[in-house]
Amino acid sequence: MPTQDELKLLAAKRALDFIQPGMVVGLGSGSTATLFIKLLGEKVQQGLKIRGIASSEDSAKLGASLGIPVVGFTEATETDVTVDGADEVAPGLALIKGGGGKLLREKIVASASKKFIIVADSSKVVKKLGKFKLPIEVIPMAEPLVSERLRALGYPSSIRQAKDGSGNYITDEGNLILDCDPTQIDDPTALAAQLDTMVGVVEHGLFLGMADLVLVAGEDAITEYTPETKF
Ligand SMILES: O=C(CO)[C@H](O)[C@H](O)COP(=O)(O)O
Repeated sequence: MPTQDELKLLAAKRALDFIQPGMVVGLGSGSTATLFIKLLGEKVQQGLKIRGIASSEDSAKLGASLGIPVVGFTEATETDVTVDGADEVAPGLALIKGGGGKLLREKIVASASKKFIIVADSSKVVKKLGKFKLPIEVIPMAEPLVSERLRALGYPSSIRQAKDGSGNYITDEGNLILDCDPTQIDDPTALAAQLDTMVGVVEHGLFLGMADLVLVAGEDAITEYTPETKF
């Protein structure tokens, strides 16, 4: 039986099929997107001409180290294809992202993509979002206010800690992440609307109506999920 990492690699490999010479490619973040960037870097070293727009400092560094010309939105106003990972994928291709803390730039890059492709192993597919805690990026001085507002809505949250034990996790933009536990998200659109209007919230990890295609690697095959796919 393939391991989760092997499945992630299979999905990342399949995403290469969507890359054509001359494209601007959005570079996602997280372990599955990292596998894709490494595979893309190999192709660039073999002569493929593309440019990348990165969704995090980590992905920008990795891409550049592999010879991918990494540009910003001044040089290219959109990506032809963006390939990124996800923490949960639900019907309609509603996503939770931000497990790696990069959700703000990921959403910016996704919003400027002609085609937004998610690569994932089958453990990410769910019928309803919410088992994975929803990451919410907040301005540090507003954190106590946002935490209290979330609590009043019945959604407890905690400030994400850095893996190296150095204290609070700090995003690429210098903000905090609240990992919020709504338990089960019955109405992602309504929750997103509440969060969108909460002052102090910079962005949240609900990516709704953004993904065009999800490549899900399972034991036997890679399945292509579109917004119309029945789960
Ligand atoms: O949203 C993300 C980072 O902010 C990642 O894409 C998401 O957490 C999935 O990561 P992985 O591929 O490591 O499972």
